[in-house]
Amino acid sequence: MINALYKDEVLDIMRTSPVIPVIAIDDIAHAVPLAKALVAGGIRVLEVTLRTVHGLAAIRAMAEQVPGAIVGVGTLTHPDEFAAARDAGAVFGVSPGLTPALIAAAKSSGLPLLPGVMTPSEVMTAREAGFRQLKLFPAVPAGGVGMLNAIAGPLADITFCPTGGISIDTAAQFLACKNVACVGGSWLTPKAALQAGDWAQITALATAASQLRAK
Ligand SMILES: O=C(O)C(=O)C[C@H](O)[C@H](O)COP(=O)(O)O
Repeated sequence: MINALYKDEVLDIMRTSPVIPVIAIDDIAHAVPLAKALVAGGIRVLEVTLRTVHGLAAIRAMAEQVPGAIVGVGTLTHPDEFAAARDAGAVFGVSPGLTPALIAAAKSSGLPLLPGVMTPSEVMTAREAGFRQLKLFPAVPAGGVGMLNAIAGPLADITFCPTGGISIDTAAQFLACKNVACVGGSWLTPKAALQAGDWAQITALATAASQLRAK
């Protein structure tokens, strides 16, 4: 069981703060000041996606240079990315979906994984593989709060991090669901603020996010 391997690491990470920012780094020089700005606002768990070429370098820079940051890797879609991200300093991983190859890579790398699911059958497949903490992705197109509440009946032992289409205005509705520990979103890192180096704005967005109700 992967849960046994990870113990409660993924759940602990999900409970650290109510929002996990989904980060895409277009300029490696942004990595450290961005992470510092988020941590200053009380958001310590950071998901750095592999959507851009700077993903692994950004993970390494944040993990080495930003005290208090809990840096993870996002957009894991290929098995060989697990060990590379772990070696760069990632302490958890997030994937938009789950495949047998990703399950094997999670096990062999030891990187705690929050896998993405979108349907009840996918939840059940992930649970059979040992995962009880899942990312509902894309959360709003998948049915949002209504979907989460409906799933809570038959699949009550699963805890979700819904991600995709959530904002500061809707996050509280998701966090009120009994099967939600945190939400993910890109709204804490607007591209315009990064390009302008407006770290104060990032800290303000993080502060507002960290004050949402945590569990
Ligand atoms: O890159 C990945 O691995 C993803 O899973 C996608 C992100 O989680 C969503 O893009 C975040 O959604 P928004 O907050 O609506 O922007």
